Amino acid sequence: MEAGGAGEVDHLAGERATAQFDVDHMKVAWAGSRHAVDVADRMARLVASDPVFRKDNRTMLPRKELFKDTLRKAAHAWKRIVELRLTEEEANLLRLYVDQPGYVDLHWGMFVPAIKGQGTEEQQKKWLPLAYKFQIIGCYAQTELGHGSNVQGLETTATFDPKTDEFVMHSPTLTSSKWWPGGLGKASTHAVVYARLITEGKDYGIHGFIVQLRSLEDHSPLPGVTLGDIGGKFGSGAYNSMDNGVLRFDHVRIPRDQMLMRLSQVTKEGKYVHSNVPKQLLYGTMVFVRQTIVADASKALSRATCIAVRYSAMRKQFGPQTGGPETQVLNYKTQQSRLFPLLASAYAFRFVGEWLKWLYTDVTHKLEAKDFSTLQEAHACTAGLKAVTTSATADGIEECRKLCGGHGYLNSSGLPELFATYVPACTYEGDNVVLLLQVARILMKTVSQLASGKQPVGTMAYMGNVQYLMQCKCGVNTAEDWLSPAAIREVFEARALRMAVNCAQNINRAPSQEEGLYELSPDLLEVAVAHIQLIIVTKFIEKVEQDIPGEGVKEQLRNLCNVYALYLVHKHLGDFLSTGCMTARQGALANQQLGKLYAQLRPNAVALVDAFNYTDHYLGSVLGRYDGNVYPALYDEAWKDPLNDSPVPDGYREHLRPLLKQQLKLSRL
Ligand SMILES: CCCCCCCCCCCCCCC/C=C/C(=O)SCCNC(=O)CCNC(=O)[C@H](O)C(C)(C)COP(=O)(O)OP(=O)(O)OC[C@H]1O[C@@H](n2cnc3c(N)ncnc32)[C@H](O)[C@@H]1OP(=O)(O)O
Ligand SMILES: Cc1cc2nc3c(=O)[nH]c(=O)nc-3n(C[C@H](O)[C@H](O)[C@H](O)COP(=O)(O)OP(=O)(O)OC[C@H]3O[C@@H](n4cnc5c(N)ncnc54)[C@H](O)[C@@H]3O)c2cc1C
Repeated sequence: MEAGGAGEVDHLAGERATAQFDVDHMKVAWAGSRHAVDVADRMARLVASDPVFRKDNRTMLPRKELFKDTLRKAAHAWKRIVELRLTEEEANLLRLYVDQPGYVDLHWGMFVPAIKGQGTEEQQKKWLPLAYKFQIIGCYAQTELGHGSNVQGLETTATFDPKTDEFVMHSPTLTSSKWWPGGLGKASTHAVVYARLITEGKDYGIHGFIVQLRSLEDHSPLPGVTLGDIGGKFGSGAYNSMDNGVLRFDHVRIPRDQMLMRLSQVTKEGKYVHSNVPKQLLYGTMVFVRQTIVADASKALSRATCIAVRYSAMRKQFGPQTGGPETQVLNYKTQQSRLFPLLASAYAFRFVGEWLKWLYTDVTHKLEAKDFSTLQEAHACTAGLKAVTTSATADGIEECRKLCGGHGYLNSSGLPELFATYVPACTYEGDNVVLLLQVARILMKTVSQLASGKQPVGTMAYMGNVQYLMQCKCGVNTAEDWLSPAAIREVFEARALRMAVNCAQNINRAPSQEEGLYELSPDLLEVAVAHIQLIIVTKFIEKVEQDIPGEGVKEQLRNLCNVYALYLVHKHLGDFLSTGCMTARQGALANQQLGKLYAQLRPNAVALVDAFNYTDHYLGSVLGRYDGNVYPALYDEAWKDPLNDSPVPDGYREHLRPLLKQQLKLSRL
């Protein structure tokens, strides 16, 4: 846990003393409210103090033991949730701090939302209470061996048989095997299965069905159902705690009322009826989860930066030419220029995640009132933000590992496992490239409608300012001018719009729209990234403009916001220059200002990661310990490796001894 207990020494106390802001209030700004800080703190401590939830040995467990450990933790967590009568908010946080991917994530994160979003009221009444009490365990079975990104290309069939009032679920080919769903391999009793609905001889495309897979008596697969785990995955520990599964159906029958019928129905006679709603609502569960993944990105990146900042503050290498103590590696400007943008990104993703949650809730209310006007905005924002934040977070975790030097490569640093667990977020819930191309298509459509005078709305409203943004000139003359939110906003808007318009013009020159979209898809990706980065920067600026209590808190957030924006200017300078949004000199001034901001951030760095309020248990890193007492912890940790169980290793007699004896004989010749 944190320092302050009897006998504990805070090796980072000097760092904490230089902070120029109220850390306690920063915790509130980060978590969203005082209440959020308190609940999270209580749940984190509850988990950290419970021996069942220990995870320091996780990367050393063989797969079977790891999976059993996950089952044990999930069951224990549920027991605690019931015993302590935890609220939904508390229960979610408790699961978060248990910090071990498992079937429960898919049960609560996708199975339940799919039924809520696509089931009729009657279906919800029947299935949700069972799911809420864990009388059934569910997963989300969409992806197949042959198709993941292309949902419309799925092959599993659900053919209606009016004679028995049932659907017949079938996997007609090997490639139609469901492949990847988490929780499917070993734990789930039920799944929401996506399959092609066929009735009266006609294929009506993809629909969702609730299908029982395993017996509720002995957990064995039901007749006609083939089930298994798809095998070990990248890294030690990490996502291997999850039973991602394979599923095949051999003409499995389910009652008609297990088709999720909120959006469309099949009557007893086999007639297909589609409600008057957009068919994309079928993708609603993915939109919901993409939104939660953005919030998770800030958690993962803040963990990595917390480890790297604390370790960089205690680690020393080299010293002044004149002698004297060695330098903390955090004082090296190169370390700062690699690490501080990641710290700023963690804050940026936190606030854009908060905004996205608001947007999602707002859109959901509108959908309930049959207003579908914001569906496209919700799709573009969730898809784009999911793609940009997960890619930056995965790269950022790996950068933090390198920032910790050799020790970052040890499992005990926590960083290899964090990376291995996190990196599939770039793929699941929509491959990031596929999602960015969706955003780009919407941007191209918006550009093409500008000429007709149609005013873009929401996060695309800036595109309506086309006359100005296509020709404006950045007014920055000094490095300090880059501290103006208006200046920053304008260059990001101009860059995004000009890239979109240029790309749209190039597409129009292609023989066909389709060919243009295909040929220019690498450019389209960059257009989408520029637009999404504008959203993140804008939402950070808007956050800083709010009333934020606590001494120095607003100033620190403003500093982080500027670091985030100017780092992006520096990184994507080519975009800003080639679109004529700014000059090379202004680019150099931005970089100059960035250096000054890093210097201002330096004395606050440790306190800024303390504000995440993570326990040592959740961080799971000897390098990121709150007290900074890293070396004894690293040393002790090494001895826990099973390889150190005996001084002479297994295999010595068979493989080392004969070799050494042979060398001895040879040397005697
Ligand atoms: C309480 C919780 C506690 C527990 C905590 C846990 C929290 C969360 C836990 C979860 C952790 C995560 C664990 C990992 C689990 C992973 C699960 C998965 O991976 S599930 C499978 C995910 N699969 C995908 O994401 C597939 C990606 N592919 C697609 O989404 C689609 O195929 C496509 C969008 C790429 C293309 O779709 P298609 O129908 O072919 O459409 P078009 O491209 O032609 O577009 C037509 C039209 O529709 C619009 N559109 C597309 N998608 C949407 C959407 N989602 N919403 C609204 N509109 C959409 C598109 O813009 C086009 O519009 P148009 O106006 O016609 O141009
Ligand atoms: C850890 C993990 C957990 C998962 N959990 C679940 C789950 O619970 N339930 C579930 O149903 N699924 C799950 N999935 C599956 C996941 O949703 C898919 O893997 C994902 O949607 C990507 O699809 P794919 O594997 O078909 O990739 P592909 O689409 O085959 O991608 C391969 C490559 O092709 C590129 N590509 C594909 N299409 C295009 C295009 N149109 N233009 C340009 N490039 C393209 C991609 O960018 C990528 O580089 C999980 C996956 C992982 C890794």
